[in-house]
Amino acid sequence: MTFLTLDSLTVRRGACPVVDQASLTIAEGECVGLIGPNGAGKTSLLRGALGLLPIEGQSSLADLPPRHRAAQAAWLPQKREIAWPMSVERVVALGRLPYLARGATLSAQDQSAVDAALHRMGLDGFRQRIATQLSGGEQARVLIARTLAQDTPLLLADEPIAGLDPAAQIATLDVFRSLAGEGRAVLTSLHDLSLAARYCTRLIVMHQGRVVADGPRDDILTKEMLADVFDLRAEVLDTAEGPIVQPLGVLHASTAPQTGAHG
Ligand SMILES: Nc1ncnc2c1ncn2[C@@H]1O[C@H](COP(=O)(O)OP(=O)(O)OP(=O)(O)O)[C@@H](O)[C@H]1O
Repeated sequence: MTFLTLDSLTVRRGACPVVDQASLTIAEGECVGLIGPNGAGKTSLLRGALGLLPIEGQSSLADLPPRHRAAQAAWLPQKREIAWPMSVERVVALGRLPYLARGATLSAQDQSAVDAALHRMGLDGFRQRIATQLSGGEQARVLIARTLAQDTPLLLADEPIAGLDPAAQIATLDVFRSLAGEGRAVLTSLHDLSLAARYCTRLIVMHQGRVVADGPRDDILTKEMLADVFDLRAEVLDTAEGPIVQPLGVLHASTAPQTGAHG
């Protein structure tokens, strides 16, 4: 079953297309990594797909009424801040809002979705903590748990492991992989190419607003792609756990932040 179809999706910021005619599908059982350098258009594609930005072309999600869309796809944005001093459990319970009538309290089914999400993100012991008093990485895990409590077929996540320690990064991607194994689907932007290779069933590469490659990791993670798209000199090392991408240098320093003093 297909959970998301984008057909010639274009997103403009001003006159300029920052996503240019992107077409893709995400199907049941897939954990798909969206990779590309800073500014490639990953966030714009995800937000456009959800109908959070004006689009040209088609997105199967953007076409849905808001409540149906919220039952179909959960969204983890890149900027993660918890604004209110609520308990962790209450923040996670916000994921159930699409299913609640106005003023209704959580049903047993809602509560069990909240409990499962807390457990999955290793937050059982944090339930009653005030969310704003947690560390940045802990807050990020709470917000991932909120998307899990939404219990949707599809999860769209924008750099979900940024700011997490290595164990939490791996644990989070383990959760994403298990969601795919349950017959859901995940589309997630990632900057860690080795983790993307290891955890994603498929990689989609964006460059300058365009989808330039889409396929299995072994076809995608080539030295040529890393040079052309990421401007990187890199080794791709095969290990028993999957490929490791080791960046060795920047090819054209003009595209990177500059080092050293200038007279
Ligand atoms: N509000 C905005 N107004 C104008 N241009 C914008 C705006 N937001 C993003 N852009 C531009 O759109 C392009 C794509 O940005 P986007 O955030 O989608 O990239 P990204 O691939 O998610 O990058 P990153 O990896 O840095 O998060 C960039 O060139 C960016 O400068």
